[in-house]
Amino acid sequence: MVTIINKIWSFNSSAYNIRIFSRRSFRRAYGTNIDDKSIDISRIRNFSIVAHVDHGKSTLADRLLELTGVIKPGNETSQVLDQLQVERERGITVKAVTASLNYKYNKKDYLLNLIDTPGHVDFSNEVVRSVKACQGVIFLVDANEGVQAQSVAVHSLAKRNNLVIIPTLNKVDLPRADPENTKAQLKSLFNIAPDTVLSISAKKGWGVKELLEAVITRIPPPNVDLNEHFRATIIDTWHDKYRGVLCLAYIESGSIQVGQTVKWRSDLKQQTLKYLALLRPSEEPIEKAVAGQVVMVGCGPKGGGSVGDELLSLASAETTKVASAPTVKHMVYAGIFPADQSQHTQLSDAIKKLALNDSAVSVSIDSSPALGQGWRIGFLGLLHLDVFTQRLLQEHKAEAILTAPSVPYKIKVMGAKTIKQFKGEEAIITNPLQLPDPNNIVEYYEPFVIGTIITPVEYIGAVNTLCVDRRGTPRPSSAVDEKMMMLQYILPLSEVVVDFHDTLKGLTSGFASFDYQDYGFHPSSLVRMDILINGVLVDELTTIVHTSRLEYNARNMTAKLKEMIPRQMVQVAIQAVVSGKVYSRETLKAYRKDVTAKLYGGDVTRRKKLLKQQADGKKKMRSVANIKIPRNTFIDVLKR
Ligand SMILES: Nc1nc2c(ncn2[C@@H]2O[C@H](COP(=O)(O)OP(=O)(O)OP(=O)(O)O)[C@@H](O)[C@H]2O)c(=O)[nH]1
Repeated sequence: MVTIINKIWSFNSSAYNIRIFSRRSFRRAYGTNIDDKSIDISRIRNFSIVAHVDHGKSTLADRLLELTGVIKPGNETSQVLDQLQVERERGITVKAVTASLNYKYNKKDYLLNLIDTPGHVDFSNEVVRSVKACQGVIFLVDANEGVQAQSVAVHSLAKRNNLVIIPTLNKVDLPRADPENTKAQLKSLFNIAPDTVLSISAKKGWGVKELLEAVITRIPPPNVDLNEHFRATIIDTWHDKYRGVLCLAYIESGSIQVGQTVKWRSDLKQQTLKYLALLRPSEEPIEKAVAGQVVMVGCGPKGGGSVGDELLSLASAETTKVASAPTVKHMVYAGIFPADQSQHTQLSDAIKKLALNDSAVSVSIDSSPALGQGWRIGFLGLLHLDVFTQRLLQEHKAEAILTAPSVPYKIKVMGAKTIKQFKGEEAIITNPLQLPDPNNIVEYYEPFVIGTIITPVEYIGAVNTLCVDRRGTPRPSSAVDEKMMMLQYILPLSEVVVDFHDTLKGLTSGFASFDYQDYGFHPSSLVRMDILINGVLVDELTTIVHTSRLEYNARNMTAKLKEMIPRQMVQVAIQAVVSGKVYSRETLKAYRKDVTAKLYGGDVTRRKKLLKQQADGKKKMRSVANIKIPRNTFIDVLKR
């Protein structure tokens, strides 16, 4: 089984090929002495590159690696930091990756920790985590496309975290690039002074040296204290076959050495620090690290570590356990089931390992009469879901069946104590099957988002129609420049997650960009819609529907089921029902499929083979009221 870590290792040097980093070479790396606690923090810079998707972050990272001698120049398209197969295939960054770079400026050695972050909204938690270890960001904007929806989001993230922002225009080599207009956009939207904006071509390497020097001169060193007790925050984790959990840690105070006993903040468990390395981005073992650095740490095969947890020195005064789980709000949930129940253990193992590397997912046990034992997984969005399943297959060789995604809802219940699964008055429902009797529900709440759309002015009408159709409420809009508008809508998440982005792109010939941020749960008129097959309730097909969509969804669902369920020996009635009232009904006429019809003569073995195939096929069916329904129906029917 190829694990994720094998992927990382194929790049991060080999587990068997660790070069012991001597004190001398450490000194050479820093130009300082490691023993005197005087590693010059004033010469450390932790920074990240943030931008809208495809504005050139990974390409710029490559140029920075070249400039600092990590890779050889000349390969314009290497994208060294995009290590995962899925990243290379899709051309997107999914994981934030770190590279510690050395650079000489004004005859002094600097240690620059670069964190390459994903651009897509579904991976924004990776961006949020990376900026926690940074003091500044390179805010990259494509001079050809101008400011896009996600530029707005990452800029406000950097502002919220009080980071120094280095505004930078990229792709100025393109003939249609319009740096002056893009600078004017930056001024009007973010009040960025045009004379502070740098211009580069990451592809050609133009202006990259000046940018790297701006990182040194404009971004402050980390504000940390070497003399305090050791404390480090975990910003990423992954699994190594031989060395257990490895973590990327930002040292907030003090210093740490290999062999030192440390404790985890989450459970106060004591462990010995076994691995300590710089990621350049290939691993370079070191003996000691100090406050301000971003390093890889590991406590051996039985070692712990999860994102958001803290590693502390024993002397630290912390004696209380603290939950380490970072608050991630999941936007969509889907069931994941093994293609065959015999693969349950393998899939379980793969999900565990992948979830360690992708801390944004939430995993809980799920089961379904049709699909067997499986998991309900929370994701940040549909691309995240897609990438997760692709990584399961590519990195863990685990094939999974995925149910249609749904968003979480909140309900307020009456007599909570009498309903088994409810502890309090309010509950988050991640699976429609968790809904109690509607008579017990006092109020339904639906998750909403604030959607930001940047679109050419000629498409405003079409965008507005789309948003209103998706139950959106407009907020004040603002002009980006003469040709582009920034529109904002409050939208129900359920209307956004499935195909909003694609529809928007289609309507605007690909020119509009979209990003969203959480707007919390708000009361909504929702109902639970059940599907009955010959009068019997099919649990897996229960959905939560907005009342304005009820008639449409009921008709759509029954019509689709009629198409998907094979005709049977008896007539099949398919009904969509809400609180006992039938909203739509379809009837499937009786029919018997004779699989041996095409056979002439008496070839017994052939006839037996066909009947066996038919019987095997039936095993993959879920039987409801003696009606056989193919497993795929449960997945396909819920797709839009
Ligand atoms: N002409 C030109 N193309 C560039 C430049 N910088 C990046 N590109 C191209 O733009 C595309 C996107 O670049 P990436 O570096 O993958 O962008 P990214 O921001 O890392 O993308 P995500 O990881 O998906 O967010 C690639 O085809 C690059 O070759 C540039 O300065 N000039």
